[in-house]
Amino acid sequence: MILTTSPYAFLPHPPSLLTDNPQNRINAFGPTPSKPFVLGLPTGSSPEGIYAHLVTAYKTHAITFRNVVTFNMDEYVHLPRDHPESYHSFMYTHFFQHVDVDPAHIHILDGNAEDLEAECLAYEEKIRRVGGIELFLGGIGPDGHVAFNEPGSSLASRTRVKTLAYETILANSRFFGNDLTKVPKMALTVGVGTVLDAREVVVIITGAHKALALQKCIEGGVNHMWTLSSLQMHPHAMIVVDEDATLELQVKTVKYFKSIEQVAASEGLGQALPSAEHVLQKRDSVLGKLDSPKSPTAKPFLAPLPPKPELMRQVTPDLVPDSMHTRVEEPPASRELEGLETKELPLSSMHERVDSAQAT
Ligand SMILES: N[C@@H]1[C@@H](O)[C@H](O)[C@@H](COP(=O)(O)O)O[C@@H]1O
Repeated sequence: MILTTSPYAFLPHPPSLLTDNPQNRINAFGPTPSKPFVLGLPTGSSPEGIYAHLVTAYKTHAITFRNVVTFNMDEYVHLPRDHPESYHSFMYTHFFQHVDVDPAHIHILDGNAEDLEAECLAYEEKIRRVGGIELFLGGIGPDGHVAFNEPGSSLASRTRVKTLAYETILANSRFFGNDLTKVPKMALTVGVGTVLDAREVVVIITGAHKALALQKCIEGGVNHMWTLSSLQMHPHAMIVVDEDATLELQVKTVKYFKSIEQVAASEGLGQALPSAEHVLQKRDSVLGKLDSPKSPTAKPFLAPLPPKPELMRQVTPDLVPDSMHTRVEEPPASRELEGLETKELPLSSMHERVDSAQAT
């Protein structure tokens, strides 16, 4: 099932919808050396299928990564880069070594940098200089963290050093022989704000162990204790889930998302979300038409108002009958009133009036 903040959703959603997503986006974007496609990437078991698909697509010449620039979400602190569980190793094993991405285009935070803070600041700057991230793929932890933005992270956070929550250490201990002491306790991670800045975000959530996180993020409010909930503020986000991940959702929520997929399909809205790039192009074209003086849409929405008639403050003498002149000059009625008004009535005090009223 697909939960989306975009007005489009889809059914049926073949497994290929998710895996095709980055491929279609990159190909439709048509990246060039001067305008590369900037892709944000996650690690974890959730995106493994996507990487396998992209590798196959590359090997069958369905895609090239020559003009793709990548930024990974996170990396452990003080885990050697060549450790099999470092995110550097993960990315090379599952993806980079199989495709034609230029090593100079690959960005992964260095958890062994001498100055970790400087490393994080530089990372943000590199993203900014390349024009921002087009598509951020992501997964979540069972505590609802996106990248390593643990519960309590500022929703405006940027790339920084983060101490891992116990739940995350526990969840990731499976990669370290279930030995909690071997799991790094800190990581470098892009911030929630960094993720939200991407023009499009696609997150994969599978398994019953993430059902509570999904429920909090979808049915709860935007909350820093469930940092994925920040996606509610993103105009172009999609969450792809399996049946198990929906276990904590209300039946009506699941039905609603399924129904919008059905309606979208029956209305022929296609099989894929329009890309953020497509939306921007559309917006530019609409704005261009509005601004163009030749365009029919440039016509004012309402016809211009006719010029206001001058207010006639004085009666035109020629049009006023003689009798009226007389009235205007010496209105008899007002004279009578004048008499009444000038006729002084004795002013009795309030007390006197009250007394006389009581006496009667
Ligand atoms: N820091 C990463 C996250 O970026 C990732 O989303 C999560 C999910 O992992 P998995 O897909 O294996 O559940 O793992 C780690 O915690």
